[in-house]
Amino acid sequence: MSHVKSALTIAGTDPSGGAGIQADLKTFQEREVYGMSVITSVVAQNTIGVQRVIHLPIDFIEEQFDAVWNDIKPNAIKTGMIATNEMMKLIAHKIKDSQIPYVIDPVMIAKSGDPLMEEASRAVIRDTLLPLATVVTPNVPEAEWLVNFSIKTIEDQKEAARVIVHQLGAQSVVVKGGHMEGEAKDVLYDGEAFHYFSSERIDTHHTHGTGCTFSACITAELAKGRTIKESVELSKRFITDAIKYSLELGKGNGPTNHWGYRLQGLPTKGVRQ
Ligand SMILES: Nc1ncnc2c1ncn2[C@@H]1O[C@H](COP(=O)(O)OP(=O)(O)O)[C@@H](O)[C@H]1O
Ligand SMILES: Cc1ncc(COP(=O)(O)O)c(N)n1
Repeated sequence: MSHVKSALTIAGTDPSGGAGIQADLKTFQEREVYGMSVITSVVAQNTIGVQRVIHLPIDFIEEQFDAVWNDIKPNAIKTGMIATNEMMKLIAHKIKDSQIPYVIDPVMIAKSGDPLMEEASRAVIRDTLLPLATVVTPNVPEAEWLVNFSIKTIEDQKEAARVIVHQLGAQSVVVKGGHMEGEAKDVLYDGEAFHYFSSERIDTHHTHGTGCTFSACITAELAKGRTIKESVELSKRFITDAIKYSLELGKGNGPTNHWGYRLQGLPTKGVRQ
């Protein structure tokens, strides 16, 4: 048995490198987990917005999945952008008996406002994939859609978390606080207890791919055998440093810095050359 831990991301691409598959693989690498990927959609996008999306044929998504699965079985899986019903149903079918941790980042709309999932597919992700999730990581707009009420306070984040676990069937959920006001407070609920992970709100527009990076980090830590709580705690630190030391690149919502946590303690100036 190999001691090397591996993780698989099933998602769309970001050729500008900050979100999607590219962000996931960079994060896996930083967390010393062997990264693998199955591409669902090829996206022409950058820090400014999404220019065009091409969905790969469903049988080819399946072939990519089988190529990985029949050779290197991952220790954990995550899904990001899954745009269509067909893709969701395929993935549900492929992973339902896998017995490994599964993290869902229910990507619906990019930071730029461009849709990354067909609106009609939202019910399908809720009904077919969520019940399989070890952890699901909605941002506030995604959580609002899943639970069908608006989220304005920490109590609302908690109520949404309860609904997502007890009514929608996820094992645990992190209702992220990036879209709230004030501190960035994420709420983890595992069906028994609430845990809160907070950071100061960093005043920056460099938030392209934060959700992808955060959920990829959780996946990597679960692959290494950490508990859900440990994985989320560590990932919150990872994403905070990635945002804090974000890179001076791009003309829009710039990328975060996947090696930011290594710079902890260094002055920010040192990385802004
Ligand atoms: N400005 C910010 N300052 C500090 N942390 C942030 C900020 N924006 C987002 N985060 C954190 O980044 C992660 C992703 O958050 P969020 O923006 O809610 O998700 P998404 O990228 O899916 O929209 C969460 O851990 C959140 O708390
Ligand atoms: C392929 C892909 N997946 C996910 C996101 C969301 O990232 P964000 O909302 O942080 O821009 C994205 N822009 N592209």
